[in-house]
Amino acid sequence: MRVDNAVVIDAPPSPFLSAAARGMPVPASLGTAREGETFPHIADYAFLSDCETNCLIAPNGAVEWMCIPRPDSPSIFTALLDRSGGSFRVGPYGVQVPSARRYLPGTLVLETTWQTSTGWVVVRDALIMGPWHNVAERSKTHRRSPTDMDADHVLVRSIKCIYGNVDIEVHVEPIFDYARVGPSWTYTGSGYDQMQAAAEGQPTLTLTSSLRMGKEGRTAQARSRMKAGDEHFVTLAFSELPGPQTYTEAFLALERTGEYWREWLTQGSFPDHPWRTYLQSSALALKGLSYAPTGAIMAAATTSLPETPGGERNWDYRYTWIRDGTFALWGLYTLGFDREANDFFYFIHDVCRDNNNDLQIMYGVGGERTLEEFTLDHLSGYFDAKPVRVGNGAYNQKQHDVWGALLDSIYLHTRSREQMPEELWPVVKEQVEQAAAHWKGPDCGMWEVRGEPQHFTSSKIMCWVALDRGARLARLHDSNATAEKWQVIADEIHADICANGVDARGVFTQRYGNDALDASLLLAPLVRFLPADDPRIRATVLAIADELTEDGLVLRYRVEETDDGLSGEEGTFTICSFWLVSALVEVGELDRAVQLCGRLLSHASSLGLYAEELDVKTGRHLGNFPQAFTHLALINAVTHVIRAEESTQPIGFSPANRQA
Ligand SMILES: OC[C@H]1O[C@H](O[C@H]2O[C@H](CO)[C@@H](O)[C@H](O)[C@H]2O)[C@H](O)[C@@H](O)[C@@H]1O
Repeated sequence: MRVDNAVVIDAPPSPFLSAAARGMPVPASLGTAREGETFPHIADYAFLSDCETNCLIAPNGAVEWMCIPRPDSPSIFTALLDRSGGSFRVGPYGVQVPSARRYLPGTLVLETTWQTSTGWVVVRDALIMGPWHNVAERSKTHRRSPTDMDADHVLVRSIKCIYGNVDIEVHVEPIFDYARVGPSWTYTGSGYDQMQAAAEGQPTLTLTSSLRMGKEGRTAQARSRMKAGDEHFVTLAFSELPGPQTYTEAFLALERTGEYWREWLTQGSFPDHPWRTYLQSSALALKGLSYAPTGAIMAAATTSLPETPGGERNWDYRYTWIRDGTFALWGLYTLGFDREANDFFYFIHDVCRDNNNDLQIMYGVGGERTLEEFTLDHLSGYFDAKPVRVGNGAYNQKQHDVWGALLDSIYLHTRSREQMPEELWPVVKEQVEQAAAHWKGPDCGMWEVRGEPQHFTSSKIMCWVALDRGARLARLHDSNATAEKWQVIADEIHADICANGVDARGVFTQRYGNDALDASLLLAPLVRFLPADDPRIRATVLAIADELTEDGLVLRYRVEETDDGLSGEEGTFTICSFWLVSALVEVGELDRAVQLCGRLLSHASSLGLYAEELDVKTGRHLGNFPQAFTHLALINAVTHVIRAEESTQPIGFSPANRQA
């Protein structure tokens, strides 16, 4: 069956306009910011990354979120979470809404085109990449092997007037430490072309421009009338590397960065299909969420973008979860990217080696184990959603799916390369034994509930995955006695789940002894717990599709049926909706899967990005952004649909069904 974009996908709403500007009422539940100010929609932010630092840029050209030197460091631009939190705008004076915005194809280089009443101007932005620069002295942060290209630690913004005259403005207001410490600006030379922002104990920022810059309080500003053909640049460097000093250097750095991303994307393989660009945007988002120095992969670039408008479900996702990271590898593998896996596995190897194989569910991107959670009460929060949290209290939770997620990922890696790095064998052994030792106990589940631990069915399924994949890996490792031992336990877990995790109508339930539904059970067919034609799998997928949805989109669980320790509603979880697409394909409901997939793709931001949740009433994205979970599930769902259309042989989410 051929899928026509124009037929299946509803036209997305105009990407640049706020709800009010689109003539839609701004939902009262979103509240209002200070008089006259408002926040952009979450999905209207652009995401830039150099695989070490990232930032979000609002449609009006303002960088409103940026943390340096690491993505989980305190922010220097925080307007995303408080309109007075500081930002860095480049754009025409007096015009806030651009004519068009896109990534240069195949890249994370942003191009924004502006029309004013007198002319047109084009701005290009990127966190630039350059040749590996720690040549004389080894890097202090990089633990993975040096690559050809590396982050330059510079945000480059080029400006070109292409028609008429345009008054351009640059406004740079960094406020260090999550908007708590204002900078002082000083010129570095005798001219107006370079200034530094500094404050005690904070990183130094170097602003360089072909425009004449002035200091006004804690901001650096420039304004100039550009005429057709004029070119300017502004760079913000945040390491000792100076960055481009001229327009030509800035231009070349942007070209080189575009080249880097296109070269990376070329390593993958993408089907010739109308949905190809969604796959490519998702691959770029996942790569942009990786942290090259250690191989970690972040769950999202932000903290505390709310899951409920104005609510308390606000979390810091700038960390690496074993579950999110290994699932992300599944997504990248599906598209033929496998190099990222090595780095992530060596990250896991490092954290296991350094901590006696005691695997936590999440870490800082540098492998930090303690992620103490606290609130930043001086920030208003996005549309007043308080509290703003940093750190994440889930770091020391017991979540029993972690071993299965890791083992499945290692198995996938091993199968695709026909070998497993020998150093990983002790990690495999220890993590399989952990699953064997703990599968009978209660845990917090993959949704990290903050209520009492429960016997979550999906956690036990993932323990089965750990033992099953462990046994397969042991066979590949010629450790046959170990394989047999683990297979016996896998069979025992399987039988226990089938006896206790299924309700009277044959549907897998959220937890033992309770009939609540849970979207995590969509993983059952995807990890090959049972074949897709098993009646219990079909019944579970259809029950979730019909009963755990709001207007067709999937909830993680019903908050009133689940003690998650929190109050308030939450939006539909987009990873779960994409899982449903894959699961529908598995159970043979291709038309339904195609329809849902097309609808979900129609919700992509204009730049192809997704947050964690969708509010079905408003179509707004909710939660942290861009979120790896959503993008990896999109890749799996779209690939499921395309392969099912092309053949009658749907692929599995995991490789277990693709054995030799
Ligand atoms: O629902 C409460 C929990 O919400 C967050 O967890 C969610 O995000 C994680 C990162 O993507 C993901 O691994 C998890 O499955 C999701 O439920 C938050 O991180 C938790 O602290 C919070 O308890």
